Amino acid sequence: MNPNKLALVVMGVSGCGKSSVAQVVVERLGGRLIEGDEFHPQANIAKMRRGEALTDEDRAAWLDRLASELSDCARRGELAVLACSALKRRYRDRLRAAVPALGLVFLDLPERVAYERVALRTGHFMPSSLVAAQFADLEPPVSEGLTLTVDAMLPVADIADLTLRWYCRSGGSIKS
Ligand SMILES: Nc1ncnc2c1ncn2[C@@H]1O[C@H](COP(=O)(O)OP(=O)(O)OP(=O)(O)O)[C@@H](O)[C@H]1O
Ligand SMILES: O=C(O)[C@H](O)[C@@H](O)[C@H](O)[C@H](O)CO
Repeated sequence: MNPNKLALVVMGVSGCGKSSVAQVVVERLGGRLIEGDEFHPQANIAKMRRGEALTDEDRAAWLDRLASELSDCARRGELAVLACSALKRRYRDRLRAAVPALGLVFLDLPERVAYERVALRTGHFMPSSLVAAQFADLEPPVSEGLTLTVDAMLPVADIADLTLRWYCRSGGSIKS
């Protein structure tokens, strides 16, 4: 395993751009894109679709699955870029426990804009009525190591640029 290869989590509330940013980061850095939403148990998806917010209990098995995906990548020496809300400190601690080093990219977005983005998005299970609950649960990653906070109103390409520069400074490496 390459111990200098950090795993990354692109985190924040629904609509902040996690999937969009993580995809561009993987295109530019290489590694494996892990789309957190694909690992939710069906019961969680059904619950969100009904407009009910997930609880700590609902998220526990999901976080275990994501932690296992991260550790599989780390074992293979492969960079993992995970798009995951990771709203609370204890959720991030669960993910951190799975790998030797985990960088957090926190996409910081005002609630009004998150609401608008989710309301405008089509073909997704997440209703805009749940955005307020996302902000109620959000514990921004202050005083946590290896964290980059980015203004999520910037264009996706600019957020990816900032992420790549920070990743290199933090000991990662760009694919050749
Ligand atoms: N930086 C950005 N500027 C403008 N629009 C953006 C930006 N990032 C994402 N969007 C748009 O906002 C919507 C939500 O983006 P995306 O699905 O990437 O967010 P997400 O955080 O992964 O959301 P969720 O957690 O609900 O899946 C999409 O319509 C996307 O095109
Ligand atoms: O922790 C959570 O409440 C969930 O992960 C949500 O964030 C959704 O999965 C996502 O935002 C919708 O795509």
